[in-house]
Amino acid sequence: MQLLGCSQRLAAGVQAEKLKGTACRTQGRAAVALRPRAAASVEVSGRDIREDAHNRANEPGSDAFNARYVPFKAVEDGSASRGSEEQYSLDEVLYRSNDGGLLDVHHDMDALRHFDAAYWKKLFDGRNATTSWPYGSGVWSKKEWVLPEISSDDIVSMFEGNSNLFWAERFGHQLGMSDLWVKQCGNSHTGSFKDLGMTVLVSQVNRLRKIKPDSVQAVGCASTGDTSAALSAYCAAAGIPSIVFLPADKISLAQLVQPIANGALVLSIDTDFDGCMKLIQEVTRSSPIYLANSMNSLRLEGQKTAAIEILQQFNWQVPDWLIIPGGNLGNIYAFYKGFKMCKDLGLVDRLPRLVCAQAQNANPLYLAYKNGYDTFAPVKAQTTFASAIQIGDPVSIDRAVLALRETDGIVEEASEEELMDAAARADLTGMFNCPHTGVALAALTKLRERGVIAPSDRTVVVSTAHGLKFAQSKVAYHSQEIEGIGSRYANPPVQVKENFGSVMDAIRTKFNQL
Ligand SMILES: Cc1ncc(COP(=O)(O)O)c(C=O)c1O
Ligand SMILES: N[C@@H](CCOP(=O)(O)O)C(=O)O
Repeated sequence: MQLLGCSQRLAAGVQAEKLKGTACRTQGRAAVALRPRAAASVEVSGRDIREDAHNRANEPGSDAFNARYVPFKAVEDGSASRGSEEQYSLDEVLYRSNDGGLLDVHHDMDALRHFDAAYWKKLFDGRNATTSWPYGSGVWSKKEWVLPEISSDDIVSMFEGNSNLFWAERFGHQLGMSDLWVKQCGNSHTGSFKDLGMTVLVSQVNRLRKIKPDSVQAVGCASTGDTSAALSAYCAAAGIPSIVFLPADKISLAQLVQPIANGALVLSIDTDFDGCMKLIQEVTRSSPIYLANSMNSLRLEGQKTAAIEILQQFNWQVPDWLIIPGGNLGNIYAFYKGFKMCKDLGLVDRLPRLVCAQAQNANPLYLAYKNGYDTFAPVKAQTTFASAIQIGDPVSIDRAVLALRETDGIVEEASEEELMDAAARADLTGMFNCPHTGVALAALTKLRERGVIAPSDRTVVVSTAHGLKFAQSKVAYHSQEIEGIGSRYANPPVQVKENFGSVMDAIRTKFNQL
């Protein structure tokens, strides 16, 4: 069978020749030559930004930028900013502090403060969505605030970030709101916000494998489907082996095929996410397999850039509210950290109030919030359509509580019916939401109904994954085949016979004025 027409074959042939030529020309060159050619460099105050940063870094009183691991506890009690006694280089392989608590990446804020807010805004804005390596990435455009010491040559990036922030005008009006926005973190390379953190973690692994060749032989994670997709894609891009621990039969088909396609070792384990999380911690403690979950604080350095990006997109105006679905609870802390850095460095003057939205079937943070965070008890997470947040024992509980306390935050929950209805209702205004975004939209609806969020409050809902990853549950909703759920907003397809009358009948039934 002839698949290509003559002109197409000609074009394909020319293209193949061009590629062959490129391959020959690049043979034998240093690896760095294979990086994309940088576009014209961005200028700040009429000077090249590299030169500008270099000159400023060498001005009297300034220090080189650097970041260290410190115990998270030192962030909680404020001692990190005074210089924590316990601190480690980011080139060490470790995930917990001496006392077994979480770690945090602490930046040398005095060095960053050497540059004023106007400088940082102009630098970040100037790099926005360019093609210069690696600054065209929404994450690496903030490199000095992320991993300041990594060489650009070690960075593994797919120019992630720079995701759309759009005005949800029609859905907002339905809720009596004039300033509702959706940040599309799921419109990304692997279809979720995890790309933001994974580019940072895999870049650091790439560096470690060069400077300490035996330290990391593979990278592994436990996952409900999105971390695994991002890990396997970034590892494949860098030629690093990856291993993913998935709870058997608890993730969507689209999520399952992602690590398979990217060549990861996919382990389907007969447990839930919390069980997988325990296992991966055990494995990474006792082998040169590096842990890629958000327990590893490197991940949050990338994820925090979404908060900075939102401020940038609003021309450095702070929204009143930010609503985000929570599972393992790294992301809410990452957003807090991004906003907080902007405030501490004078780019903005306040923080938004954060809302963490949980599925009622996996709601340990909500239960803790209800008792004033006096006690926290893990739960056995039940099945939820928001399968990526079916997590009962979140690793970052302490980080989330800090973020919520510091922002006068709220935790809300959504039942299965509420989350599916909210996603479907918003879809009818042009979105295509995943169930986790449905949880956030349901929380928004409740907070509006109770008058907590006011009509003119600027509110951002973080959409965390692409709806296409969850087509199965959306089809089930619209087919009205989910037991116990009314599918109020279902729009099932109509079967019609192949004749004019039947087609017109179907159209008239739907739009009775025609
Ligand atoms: C699509 C999606 N939304 C939300 C979350 C929650 O993020 P976090 O675990 O950082 O709370 C996850 C992962 O847990 C996710 O995959
Ligand atoms: N939803 C996550 C759960 C694990 O979260 P992590 O951010 O700690 O890696 C997933 O997709 O695996």
